[in-house]
Amino acid sequence: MSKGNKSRLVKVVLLGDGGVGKSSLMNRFVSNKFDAQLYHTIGVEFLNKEITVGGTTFTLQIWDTAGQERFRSLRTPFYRGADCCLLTFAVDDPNSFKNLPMWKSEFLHYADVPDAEHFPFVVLGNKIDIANRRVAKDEAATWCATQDIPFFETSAKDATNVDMAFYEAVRRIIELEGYLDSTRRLQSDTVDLSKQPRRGGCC
Ligand SMILES: Nc1nc2c(ncn2[C@@H]2O[C@H](COP(=O)(O)OP(=O)(O)OP(=O)(O)O)[C@@H](O)[C@H]2O)c(=O)[nH]1
Repeated sequence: MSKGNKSRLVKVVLLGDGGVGKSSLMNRFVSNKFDAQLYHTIGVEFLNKEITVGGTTFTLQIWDTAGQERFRSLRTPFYRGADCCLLTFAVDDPNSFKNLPMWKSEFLHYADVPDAEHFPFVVLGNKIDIANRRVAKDEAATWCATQDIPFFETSAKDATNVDMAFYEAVRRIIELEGYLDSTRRLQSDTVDLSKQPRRGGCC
């Protein structure tokens, strides 16, 4: 995360199977628009949006990646430097849900983050406006709980929970920063007893 005078730039990467609605979620969040006839993304695209969380202004740089397998080598170089990753599936597509662990691993492998255990992810179960959903909310929520990842059911089509999910991404980034700060403070406060001058004893 880079710190500027006016706003802080944070990089958010959207991952998930082809067709789950990543581009649509980004367009809904950034431009408040929905297109029912979107083409598959080729490679990656990004858009910026400024938001304020906890009195701080953030510029979210949202990277929308191509979910289709054949674009893997085009998307993975863009994972580096990410501050948060949004793992996306569609509630009418069980395979896209089953693939979440694969997406998480792929991200961690190529992003090369310093602390994989605490890296902020958010899961989005998209297309909840569709009547015949095939992934139960409980099932997805349970997996997310085991991973300690916040979960939102969204619809890019009717805008349900889309803002909430992106704001949560920023909150998770802030949380991680606080955790890392306190860990660093703890480490610098730790006294190395082996290097302390000896006290007492005989002259
Ligand atoms: N009903 C419904 N359709 C959606 C929703 N979000 C996206 N779609 C539709 O699903 C299709 C795929 O959406 P995209 O946003 O292109 O999906 P993507 O994940 O970016 O796909 P790739 O670029 O192939 O990775 C499009 O026809 C969208 O209009 C949603 O919330 N509800």
